[in-house]
Amino acid sequence: MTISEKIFSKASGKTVKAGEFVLANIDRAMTHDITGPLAVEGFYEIMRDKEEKKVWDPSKIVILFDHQVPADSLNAAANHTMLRKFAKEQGIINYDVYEGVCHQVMPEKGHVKPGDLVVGSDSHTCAYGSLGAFSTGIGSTDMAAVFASGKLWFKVPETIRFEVNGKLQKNVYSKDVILHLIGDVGAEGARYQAAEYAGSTVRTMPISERMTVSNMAIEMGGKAGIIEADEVTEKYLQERIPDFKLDPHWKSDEGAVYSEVREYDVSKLEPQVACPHNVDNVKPVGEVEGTKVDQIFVGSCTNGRFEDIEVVAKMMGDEPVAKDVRLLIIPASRTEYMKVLKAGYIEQFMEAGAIVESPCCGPCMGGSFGLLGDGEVGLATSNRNFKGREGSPQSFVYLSSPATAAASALTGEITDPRKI
Ligand SMILES: CC(C)[C@H](C(=O)O)[C@@H](O)C(=O)O
Ligand code: SF4
Repeated sequence: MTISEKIFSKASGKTVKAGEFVLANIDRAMTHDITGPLAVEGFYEIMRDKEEKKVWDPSKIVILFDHQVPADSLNAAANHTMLRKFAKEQGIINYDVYEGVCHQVMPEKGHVKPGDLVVGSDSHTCAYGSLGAFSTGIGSTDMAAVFASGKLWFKVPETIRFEVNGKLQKNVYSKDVILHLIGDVGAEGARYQAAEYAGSTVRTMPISERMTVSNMAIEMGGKAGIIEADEVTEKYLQERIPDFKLDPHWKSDEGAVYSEVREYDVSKLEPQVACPHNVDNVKPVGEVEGTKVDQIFVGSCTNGRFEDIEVVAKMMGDEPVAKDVRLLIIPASRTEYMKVLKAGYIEQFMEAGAIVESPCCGPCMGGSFGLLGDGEVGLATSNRNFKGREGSPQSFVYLSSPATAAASALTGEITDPRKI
């Protein structure tokens, strides 16, 4: 069996294979300030004839505010107020505007573990596959059903296995690997499949880098992006979940059936850049070098962790941000922000002329601040570059690793970080 088949077998109480339909018990459900209000409305709609309008298990639901924080409009403020009230009435954990981006906060606070079936009303919920969970994005109305019943139906997905081997060159990171994979299979290459990432390159990645890889499974159409838990995962989780022990059951068996196994040698991989206006429009950095940029955004659930920001700080040293470039740095959570602060990097960035904001999604989805204007070019460490994603539909977004972003912040144009 694949790890996904094992997780759905546990969640449905019977042995199931890819292609079967199951009604599965949910281990954890996450919602946020954009999709939460509709889920709450849907929940009350489902419960309209019930006298007691209680969610199935408040201890298994997490509500976070991250997309529009602190409230940047009256509409956002109303959404926050409504969700705070719901969380309080139901006894649900509610991380408020200061805590950070959902996909960073969920694993960081110990809400996810290997073998879990996790749903979130956000497409990048696949990020928690980095800890060996089956974790996937669902819509608000599905979330309403989960609030009410704790169950949801699924088709057990087939699995496409990515075997990634080879030692990455200096200044080449997991972001370059996942961009390369997405460019190779295309935006629909893993549609409704669980992407399973394996091989020596993945095994040697710390959790922060694994999260980047799992996070972007959805950009190839994947239902999940799973990395089997190992000692690295165990160490990360032991710091967050009391008495956590690694269970060897949660991995794909030898002889498990895959829809496809794809092999990659990344030892010579160049830094990669996704070009406007699709995530699978991926080119080696050499092909876009010299493209002038107006704004560089380092952050998001994809690459807003301490390790990502540290790469930028170290690469920039005492150098200032290039003239006419806005460098926006947004740590993905309060915890990550504190690490950046204690390391002295915030002072360094402020001296360099960068802008450092408190944890949130920022301009990632174009729904809050830091937007691009007509004709402007943005380089971001986030995960999407669709037309208008970071502001004006007449702007252009490129995606890269934090190292490429840092090199480009120094020169004002897209730059190969291996040259810095
Ligand atoms: C707001 C939310 C529905 C959306 C998602 O599901 O991914 C957002 O987080 C994004 O990254 O585009
Ligand atoms: S940081 Fe970006 S990708 Fe992640 S949840 Fe927020 S808007 Fe979505």
